Amino acid sequence: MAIKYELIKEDKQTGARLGRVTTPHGSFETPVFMPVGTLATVKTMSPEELKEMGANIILSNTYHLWLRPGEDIIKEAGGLHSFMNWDGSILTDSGGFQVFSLSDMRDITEEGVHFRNHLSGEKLFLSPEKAMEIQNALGSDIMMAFDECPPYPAEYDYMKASVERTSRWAEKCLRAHKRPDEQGLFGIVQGGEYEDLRRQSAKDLVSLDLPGYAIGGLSVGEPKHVMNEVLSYTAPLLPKNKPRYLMGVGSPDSLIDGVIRGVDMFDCVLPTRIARNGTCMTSNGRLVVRNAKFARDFSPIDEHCDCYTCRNYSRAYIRHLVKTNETFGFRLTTYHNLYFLVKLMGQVRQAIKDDCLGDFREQFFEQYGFNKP
Ligand SMILES: CNc1nc2cc3c(=O)[nH]c(N)nc3c(CC[C@H]3O[C@@H](OC)[C@H](OC)[C@@H]3OC)c2[nH]1
Repeated sequence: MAIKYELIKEDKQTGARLGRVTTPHGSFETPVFMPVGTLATVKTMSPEELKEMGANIILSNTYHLWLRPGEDIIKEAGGLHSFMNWDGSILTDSGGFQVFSLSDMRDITEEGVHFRNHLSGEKLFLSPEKAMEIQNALGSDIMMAFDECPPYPAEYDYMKASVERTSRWAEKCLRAHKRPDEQGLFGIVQGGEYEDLRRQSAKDLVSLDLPGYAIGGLSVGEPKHVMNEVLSYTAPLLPKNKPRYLMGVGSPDSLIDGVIRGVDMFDCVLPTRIARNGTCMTSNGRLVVRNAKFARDFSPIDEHCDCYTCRNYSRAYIRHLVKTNETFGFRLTTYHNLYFLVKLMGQVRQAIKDDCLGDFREQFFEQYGFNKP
């Protein structure tokens, strides 16, 4: 089997788990935050820097790479690992989400989705089979099933029909799976905020006995308490001996609250996206380094951080680079933000080992300012 999950420890007070996932390109401890590299690069970071900060698995995106440069070119390069010179693990999304989030004109049929290329306007068609063909060409270690991620909120009847179709699409993906020994196919549980539909979706996908499962349809604009409620009853429906991946979630509080409810893997563009407008995550909350008050502040972004950025550069210098739109400034903020989340998950894993995750959450939320009314 391409993907192995080892459950190392279950937290006594919460639903959190300590685990290890192994793929053909190495292994990583969970809970884990996975940097997003949509277009075959984690924007402004080199593979060496990603390894240095402790990232062992990164993400890329089927929809975007299908459009540019085209999966045939990447296949000719020997797959995504050699194309982008990354020898760690790679997870690719199936493209469904981007079709719904990027393309205005789209028509969903039983066979797949007809839509327009968001760059050229040309008509395109993406199906479960095509999504598997593209991910097969990319050679990712973990592939996501082709699903529909309905908008939030969605009517019950629409969501029910969508969940049932997503389950049928998952079966089509499994039938179209060419290399199960080298690539692991994860199903994606949908169902919105309807508990019976979440249960139905999980039941359908678990019956396919896939190597891992994602919880989709969240982080799409719903309030955080809705996400936490859905997670509380959905994560336990998934097999204990397989990884659980919450898609598109990455603010520090959401990561910790997802872990507490039993989630093992997370991805989000937040740290890299806010870095590119000069916003940094620090242990005392967010810091907008372009703010004038930092013009003569020669302290590091975060005094508690030991990353390359915080050991070598000041807020004043990074502010200057960001204000003058110097690329190096965005490399420094990106490195720090990714390091911050990768390190946070290391602290969460340690707290699970030490049976003090609840206390860690309290202390982290207090210091970061999440408890402020
Ligand atoms: C932000 N909130 C959010 N909720 C999401 C829910 C879903 C979902 O239900 N199904 C699918 N298939 N994808 C989802 C995604 C996209 C994640 C990808 O989108 C890309 O980030 C934007 C990245 O591609 C490298 C990532 O790869 C896994 C979500 N993103």
